[in-house]
Amino acid sequence: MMKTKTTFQSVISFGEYALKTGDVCKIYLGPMPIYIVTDPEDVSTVLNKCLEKMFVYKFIQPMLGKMLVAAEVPVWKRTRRILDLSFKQHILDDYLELFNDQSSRFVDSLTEDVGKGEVDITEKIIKSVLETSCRTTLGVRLDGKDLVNDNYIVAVNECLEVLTTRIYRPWLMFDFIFNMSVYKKKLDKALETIFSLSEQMVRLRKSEHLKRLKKKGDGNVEGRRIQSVLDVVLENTMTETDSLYTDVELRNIADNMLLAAYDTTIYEMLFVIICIGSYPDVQEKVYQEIIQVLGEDGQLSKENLSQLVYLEAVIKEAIRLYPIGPIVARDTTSDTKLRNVMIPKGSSIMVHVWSVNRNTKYWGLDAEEFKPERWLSPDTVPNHPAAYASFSPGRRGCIGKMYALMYLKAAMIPLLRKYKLTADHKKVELEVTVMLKPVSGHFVKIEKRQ
Ligand code: HEM
Repeated sequence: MMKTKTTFQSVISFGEYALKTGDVCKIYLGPMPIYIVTDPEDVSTVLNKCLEKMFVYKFIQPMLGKMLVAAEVPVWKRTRRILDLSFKQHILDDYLELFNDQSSRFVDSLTEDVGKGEVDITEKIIKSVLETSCRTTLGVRLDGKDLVNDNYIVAVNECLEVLTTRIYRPWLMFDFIFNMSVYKKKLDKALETIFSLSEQMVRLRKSEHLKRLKKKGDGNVEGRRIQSVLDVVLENTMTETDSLYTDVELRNIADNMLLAAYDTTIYEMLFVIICIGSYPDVQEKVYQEIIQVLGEDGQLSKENLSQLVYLEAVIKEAIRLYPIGPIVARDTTSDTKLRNVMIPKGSSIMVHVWSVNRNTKYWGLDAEEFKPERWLSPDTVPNHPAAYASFSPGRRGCIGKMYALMYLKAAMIPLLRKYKLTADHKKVELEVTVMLKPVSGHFVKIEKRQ
């Protein structure tokens, strides 16, 4: 097992305790009781019936607004219906070329790290994933603009840290105390940086959308192009004279999409790399599969996507053991009957994703082990769909699951074809700042494959 940091350990211990008792358990956040759920049957009930997010999500509203991740149910339903249009398979298929291209460029960027011993590749992953996410979610090319060094990433991390601080220091949950604290100043400064990017991007997409509408009105037929999430939203909500959303709402949607796409993919990519580097036999099997399906230089396409069965198993297994959202949380708006207990209206429930994914009743006694082979037969994966909770298996679950799996496959192909990776998952420390992240990305050795 990877080494862990203190906050992480305390978060994980609730789930471990619930797993031991075999049922729902109750903890207290200050004076507030919170129910912890780890059985897939209960997970399914909670994530499909309790759609209202737990009250702590409101602390992210200054950054993400009230449109999607931290929205109340009626607004979320409307936004989600529109966003679902952006994740249709044909739109995702159009991203493949971009994913392949970005992945090759990522591999090229590693040249200077080859044969240098243990290196930290996090920053290079961040750059590559962020560039891709800006293109696919906002339709914007960064064209050399370096968001990593432009403090954008730092600003996002500061917002997430302030959110975590408010959860761990219950007195800061009260707005009147928080507003007087240094955290409020820190948050406001970070928000300025974040909004300046998304406002600029929304302005650009809107003006291009209006130009396209005008051209269409003039009878000019447009050629095929990659459609970003924001493009699809604009297409379905904005005419030359009318718009369903205000600029601030569009900015909120852009901020939700960008954060949900890049901050998850970056770290899951790092976890996949660490897992592959820690198990040489697994790495060799993935390499052989890539060569068998794609040869020495073939690229991922919608035709061969489903043939990389072992690579997909490796990615899913890494995401099972290291779910970027180790907890998702809901509030009940009516009494909610779980298998053995009635949760009263007005309660908070945490689905302990980390522990659901390690529930030995469903995953077997080797649940803690990294074993991609388990995904290769229906007999060795749980038959309950909510036993794999990394993407939040319910109505407010991840809209980008297929996107993420495609991207991670595309990223691993040129990387493993060119290089041999060595890592040690036991050396990696984890932390939870809302999301589960490695404290550092060191410990990856890159060598040229002979
Ligand atoms: C391996 C990578 C990913 C993992 C493990 C993951 C996991 C999750 C989880 C657990 C949630 C639920 C959060 C909650 O209930 O609080 C979620 C929501 C969401 N994810 Fe992902 N995600 C990943 C990648 C992506 C990508 C690449 C995109 C977009 C391109 C994306 C877009 C979203 C959106 C928009 C939501 C909010 C959905 C809603 O509120 O209806 N995710 N994701």
